[in-house]
Amino acid sequence: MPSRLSDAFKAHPVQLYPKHQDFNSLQELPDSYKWTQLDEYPSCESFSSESVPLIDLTDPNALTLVGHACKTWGVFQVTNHGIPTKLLDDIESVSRCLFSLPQQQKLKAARSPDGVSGYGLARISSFFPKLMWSEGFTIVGSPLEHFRQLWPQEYSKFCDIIEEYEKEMKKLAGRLMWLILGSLGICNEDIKWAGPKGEFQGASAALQLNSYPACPDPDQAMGLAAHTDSTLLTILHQNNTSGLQVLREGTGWVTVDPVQGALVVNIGDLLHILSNGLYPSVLHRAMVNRTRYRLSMAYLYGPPDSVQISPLSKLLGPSHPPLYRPVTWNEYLGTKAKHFNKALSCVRLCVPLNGLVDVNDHNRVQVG
Ligand SMILES: C=C1C[C@]23C[C@@]1(O)CC[C@H]2[C@@]12CCC[C@@](C)(C(=O)O1)[C@H]2[C@@H]3C(=O)O
Ligand SMILES: O=C(O)CCC(=O)C(=O)O
Ligand SMILES: [Fe+2]
Repeated sequence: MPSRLSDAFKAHPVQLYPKHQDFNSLQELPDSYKWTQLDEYPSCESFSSESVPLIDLTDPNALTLVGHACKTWGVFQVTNHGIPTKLLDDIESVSRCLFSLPQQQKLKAARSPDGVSGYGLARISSFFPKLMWSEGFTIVGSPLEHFRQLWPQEYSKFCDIIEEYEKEMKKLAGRLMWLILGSLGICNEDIKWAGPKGEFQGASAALQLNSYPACPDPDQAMGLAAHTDSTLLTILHQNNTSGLQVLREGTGWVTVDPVQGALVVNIGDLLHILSNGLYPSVLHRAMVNRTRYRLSMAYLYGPPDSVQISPLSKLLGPSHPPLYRPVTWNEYLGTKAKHFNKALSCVRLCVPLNGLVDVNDHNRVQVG
């Protein structure tokens, strides 16, 4: 069993590089990028009353608001999060510089078929017959080796920004974890792997930079196909162009409009497991735009490599049996690499319907 995040895909190699030279040179959408059945669920207009909760983290009521957003949406936006505006601007500039490099330069930092870090198409591309209108760059730990290939002279200033961003995001992710766990009635003593100061020092993370060029036929194209993240939580910074959509039961796809300075936080599959299904890991996707270039930077946050995630014992009882078996992040990533959106059901336990289970407990999220 691989033990480090960077080894998670050793058993599931896939060759995933963009096959064309340059998105901008394409005046028409090639057939290989034309998705059918894009309107399986309706898309909800931005002016609809249904919008993802926006939470001010300095609000004295933040814990309750976060808990409600997690339970009802699995996603929310946060303001007053403490990440300096300059750092958000800087990470956006690094991404812009990276993706605007010539294709042959970017390929010098290509992700290897069994690797996690580097340039390429999103790993989930291998599950779809059509190509996605996007490029990605994944960073786990230091980007030094790859950035040296991309910018032989000026790599260090780009590395410094990534390091600073990772450091700040780690702090924010720890803070968000406690708000989310607190909303479930969980405290420091209940999570041993949070460490003595509850700072989640050993947490693992990946930084995913996504680039969505303007597209000649956005109604038939897909930026990033619908998926849930395999994380505990994900913190997303999007530039001022909309594209992220979340699936809301009974409503359809709801666009998460960018709010200046706000960050999007979504629950991932591992927090869904930890909460024993109370908090849903939201299905989301990225759409593309006819005239505007979109960028997003996702901080994918998970537990330390050696930790097994299982439903928190405080949330269990005779009428609430554990719904999932224990898994490490790497093991779960391997399952995702093999089974994609069926990964959660692969680690779900069969709960006997013997009267111990409260089948009328409508607060539980139905999954699988
Ligand atoms: C830690 C990770 C989560 C991720 C796979 C990865 O190794 C790094 C990239 C992540 C990402 C970003 C885009 C969507 C996604 C499904 C994908 O293909 O790569 C996620 C993966 C995930 O959350 O499962
Ligand atoms: O670009 C976006 O808005 C979504 C990105 C995303 O879902 C991811 O990187 O996991
Ligand atoms: Fe995602």
